Amino acid sequence: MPARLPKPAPIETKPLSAHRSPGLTGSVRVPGDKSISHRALIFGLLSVGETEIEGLLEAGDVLATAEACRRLGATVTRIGEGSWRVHGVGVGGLLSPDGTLDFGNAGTGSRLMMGVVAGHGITATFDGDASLRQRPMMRVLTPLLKMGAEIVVSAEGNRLPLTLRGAADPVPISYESPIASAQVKSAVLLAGINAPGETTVIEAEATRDHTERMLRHFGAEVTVTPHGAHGRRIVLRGRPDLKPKPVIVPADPSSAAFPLVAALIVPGSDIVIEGVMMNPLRTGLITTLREMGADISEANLRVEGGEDVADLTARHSTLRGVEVPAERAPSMIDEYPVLAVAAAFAEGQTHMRGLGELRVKESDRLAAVAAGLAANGVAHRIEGDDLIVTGSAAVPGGGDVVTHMDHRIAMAFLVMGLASRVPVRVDDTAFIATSFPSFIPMMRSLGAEFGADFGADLA
Ligand SMILES: O=C(O)C1=C[C@@H](OP(=O)(O)O)[C@@H](O)[C@H](O)C1
Ligand SMILES: C=C(OP(=O)(O)O)C(=O)O
Repeated sequence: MPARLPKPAPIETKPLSAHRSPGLTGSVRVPGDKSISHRALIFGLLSVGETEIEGLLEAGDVLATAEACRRLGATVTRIGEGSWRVHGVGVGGLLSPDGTLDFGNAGTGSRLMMGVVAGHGITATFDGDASLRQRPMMRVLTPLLKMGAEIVVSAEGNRLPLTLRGAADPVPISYESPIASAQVKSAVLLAGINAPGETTVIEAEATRDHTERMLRHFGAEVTVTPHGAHGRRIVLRGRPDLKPKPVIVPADPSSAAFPLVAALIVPGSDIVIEGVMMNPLRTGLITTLREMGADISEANLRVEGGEDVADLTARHSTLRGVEVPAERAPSMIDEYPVLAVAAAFAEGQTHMRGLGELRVKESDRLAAVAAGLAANGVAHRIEGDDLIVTGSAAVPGGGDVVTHMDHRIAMAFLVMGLASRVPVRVDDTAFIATSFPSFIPMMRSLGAEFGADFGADLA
C-alpha cells in the first residue's frame, strides 16, 4: 500500500502584523520551485515506471497536483521531506478519475492538467477554491478544443467547475498564443504529447521554459527556435516514449524574492539565500532590483537538476526608482507585488509597464497592490496596464491589507511591514501555505518580527 498523501492544511483566516525589524541576518534555503514541482509530478504520471523527485515543494498547490496524478492512475508516494516517488501509467494509460479533481488555489496545476486530460480519451471534472473559480480558463481551452477536446459542462464563462472530455486521438496543431503565458504553452504541449506528428506553440514573448526542458529530460524531441524580437517557436514531436528520470527541484526564485527584498529594505541586513534557480526566464526581478541599486551578489554558480543555481547574498541598499519594460514581465510575472514594495522604499518613481496579466492571478493583483500601497501611505497610480510607484526610504505603513486569497499579496505586504515606520497588518496569511508554508518561521529565523496582534491599537 502506498503511504497516504499529506492533506493540505485546512484553510482558516489568519491575520498577522509585521513590525519594523532589526537588520536581517543568516542563511536560508527557500522551498522547491512551484512550477517545476507541478511538472515533475505530471511527467511522472506520463512515464511508465518510477520517477524520483527530490526537493518537491510540499505546499497546497503542488499537493493538489499530486492528488490529481494519483486519481488519474499514478501511485504517488512521499518517502521523506521533499522526497517523492511517482509510479506513472504512461501516455495513453490514464484513467477517467472518480469524482472531481480539486486544484484548490492553483492556476498552474489546473491548466496544465487540462492539457493532459485533453490529450487522452478520458473525462475529468476540474474545480478549485473561490479564487480559482474566478480565473479565466478559455486561454487554455481555446487551443485544447482545436485539438479535439470538448467542454461537457462548465460554470458561466467556461470557468470552474468544468468537465472536460479529452480526445482519444488529439489533433496536432500550430498555436500562436495571444497571451504571454507558460501555462497556455504548457497545456498545448502536454496535450500534444499524445498527438501524432508535430505540435507547435509560437510565443511572442518567451515565457518560463520548464515544460520544454522537462519534455527533453524525459526523452521527447523538442526544438526551440527564436521567433521575432523576444519570442520562441517550440515544436514537439508527438507520441514520444517518455522514460522516468530523476528530478531535482531547485529553490524557487519566486519565493526567494520575499527574503531578498526584505534584506534590501531593512537597514543593517545581510543575508544569504542558497541554491536559488537562476533560469534567465525567471530572473527579471533580480535584474530590476540591481538596476535600482540593490546589492545582490551571486556565488557558487552551479547546475542542479538541469538548471543554473546560485547562492545569493543580499544586503541593505539605497534603492532608486527605475523603468521596468513590458517585455520583462514574463520573467518576473509573480514578483510584481514584492517589486512594488521595493519601489515604495526607492527614491523617485518606478514605472512598471505591461501588467495586464496581473489582473487574472489569484486576485486582481494590480488592484490589490494599489490598495495595499494606498493603505500604507505610498504614492502610486495605475495608468492603463502600468503601475507607477513614487517611493521614499521612509514608508509610513500602518495599513490593513486585504489579501483576497492571494499568497503573494500577503507575503509582499508582510515584507513591507518589516521596514515601514508603523506595522503593516494583513487580513489573512492562510494562503501563504499554497506556495511557501515555511515563510513565517523562515523570515523569523532571519530576525523578522511578526505579531499575531491584529487590531487598531498597533498604530
Ligand atoms: O507555468 C507556470 O508554472 C506558471 C506560469 C505563470 O502563469 P501564466 O502562464 O498565467 O503567466 C505564473 O504566474 C505561475 O505562477 C506559474
Ligand atoms: C500566479 C501564481 O500561481 P498560479 O497561476 O499557479 O495559481 C503564483 O504563484 O503567483
